[in-house]
Amino acid sequence: MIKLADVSYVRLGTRDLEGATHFATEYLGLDVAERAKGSVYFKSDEREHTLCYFEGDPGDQVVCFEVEEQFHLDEAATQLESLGHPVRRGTASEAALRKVHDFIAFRDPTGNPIELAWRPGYSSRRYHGARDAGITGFSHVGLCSSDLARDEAFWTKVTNAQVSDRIGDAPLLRIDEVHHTIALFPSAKPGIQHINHQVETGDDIMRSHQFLKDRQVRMVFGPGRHPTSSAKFLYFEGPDGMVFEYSSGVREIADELLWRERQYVFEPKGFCKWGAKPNIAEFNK
Ligand SMILES: CC(C)c1ccc(C(=O)O)c(O)c1O
Ligand SMILES: [Fe+2]
Repeated sequence: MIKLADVSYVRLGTRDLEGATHFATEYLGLDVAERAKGSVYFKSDEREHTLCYFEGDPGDQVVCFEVEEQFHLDEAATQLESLGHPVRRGTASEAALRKVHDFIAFRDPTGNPIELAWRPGYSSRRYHGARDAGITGFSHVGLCSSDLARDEAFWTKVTNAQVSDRIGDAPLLRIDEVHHTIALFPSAKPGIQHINHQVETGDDIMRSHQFLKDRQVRMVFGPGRHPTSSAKFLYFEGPDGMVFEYSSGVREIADELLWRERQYVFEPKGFCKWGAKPNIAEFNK
């Protein structure tokens, strides 16, 4: 079993690095950690970086999870290969580009590019966003799934992920006490469906709603409140159609033995207890 310790970073290709950088700093509220040739790294918490935009195909979207020990990478590679997922070991220069000591890369059953990294860099420099969005850190990803049951089985049998709740057949998966770190989302094609940053308060959500709306950023869902994690939320569209979520007040599952996963409907009321309606393509099929 592969023990995922945390979600580490996402890497997103873009044809407009300057535009993506402007959005990430001035709108989303991230902090430029480093500008390199063809890529920009962003901080959202105590880590060296949690998002990297690089010049490339916007369809190139990678999510990385941290593992605790280097030998976990070898064990994971053996297990994944035996299950028919080809694994590639990162080179030293690729690891340096990701600011990690070592990593492997593979695809999940839907075809989402996944990396597992050992010793991602932490920074002595405090995160402070260019815009005060109240961000406390990068927290979870929504991952597209072309077969929810198959992908739930993959994440829960091959890794330590466990189902916290389900919306329809879409599971919210936790790898630690945080309600979820991976949200599987039904979709015909692979990709990252959304990228979540936690913000300090509900006021931060409402302030950002006004700020982004005033600047014609496309709102996708909310402000609202998830019945599942009980977090207040706002989803909006960033560069290349990527959806970003702010949420505040995500539930923690302190005592796993007392937790039983709950079933919600795959309808707006299963996603929001305030009555907000999502403007997300997959909902309207
Ligand atoms: C996959 C979606 C839209 C979703 C559903 C529920 C929560 C939550 O309970 O916090 C999310 O964060 C989501 O992104
Ligand atoms: Fe989310």
